[in-house]
Amino acid sequence: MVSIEVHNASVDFPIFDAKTRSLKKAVLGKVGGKIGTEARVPVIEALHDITLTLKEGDRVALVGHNGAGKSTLLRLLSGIYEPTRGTSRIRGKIAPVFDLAVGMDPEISGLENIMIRGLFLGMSRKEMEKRVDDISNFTELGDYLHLPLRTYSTGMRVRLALGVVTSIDPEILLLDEGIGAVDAAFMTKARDRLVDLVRRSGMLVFASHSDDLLFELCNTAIWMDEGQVKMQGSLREVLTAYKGRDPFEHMSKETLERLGETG
Ligand SMILES: Nc1ncnc2c1ncn2[C@@H]1O[C@H](COP(=O)(O)OP(=O)(O)OP(=O)(O)O)[C@@H](O)[C@H]1O
Repeated sequence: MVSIEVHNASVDFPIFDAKTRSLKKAVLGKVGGKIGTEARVPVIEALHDITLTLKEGDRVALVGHNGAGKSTLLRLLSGIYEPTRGTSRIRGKIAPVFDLAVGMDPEISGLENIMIRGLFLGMSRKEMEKRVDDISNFTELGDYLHLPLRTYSTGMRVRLALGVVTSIDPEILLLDEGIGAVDAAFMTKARDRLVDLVRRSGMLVFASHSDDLLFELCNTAIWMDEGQVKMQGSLREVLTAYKGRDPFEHMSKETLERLGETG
């Protein structure tokens, strides 16, 4: 059974090379975590006292301003960061998709990168061998797949990475933005695969500023603000509070039904 339990967890980043005095003087803007200057070393409190229980079937959107703590929370949920205080317990195999470029080697071919990236995301070599043709077709990169990755444009790299990511079978899928850097036509194609991927995965937590993708993939949401959970509830409730208007308001009845919203 897949689950994540986080109890009173905080994550601090000590900044060893910062000048405490100038930080004290700094006027903090609306974005970013809290900077504590009481200790000898200034500390950015990226997450503060988070308590969360996520279970099988949850499809959670993480929203919040820049620097609110979304990426840090995803890294805590993945086990990459240990809480500085509090606890987090993860049950299930995690597929962290934070940066599409991670696990890619510029010097080897696209095809070889498909294998490497799949292994990195927890698949076996055999499983990847079965999927490689399907992924190659999806990317529409043709002969480019035999050339080193360094010869690819940014969008071509994203196509390759998205092809691999959407072919895996994760228990817990943690997605962090960055998947919007492809042209619109390709995104439409990728969207169907993303929806399928999320359907196959036991749990999804997705940090994004793109409403469209959140509508498509998530049903509940967490609003992060200054490292804390400001609100947790249905996607519609939370997005309405966060944006100050109901983003589902002007959608057609058909769209609302497709998205599982009753209107
Ligand atoms: N490795 C790090 N070292 C120091 N501070 C960090 C580090 N990672 C994150 N922070 C700080 O923690 C806070 C939360 O950052 P985080 O990246 O989690 O925000 P976010 O909500 O994902 O933002 P965005 O929407 O801009 O991606 C910010 O104040 C940031 O400066």
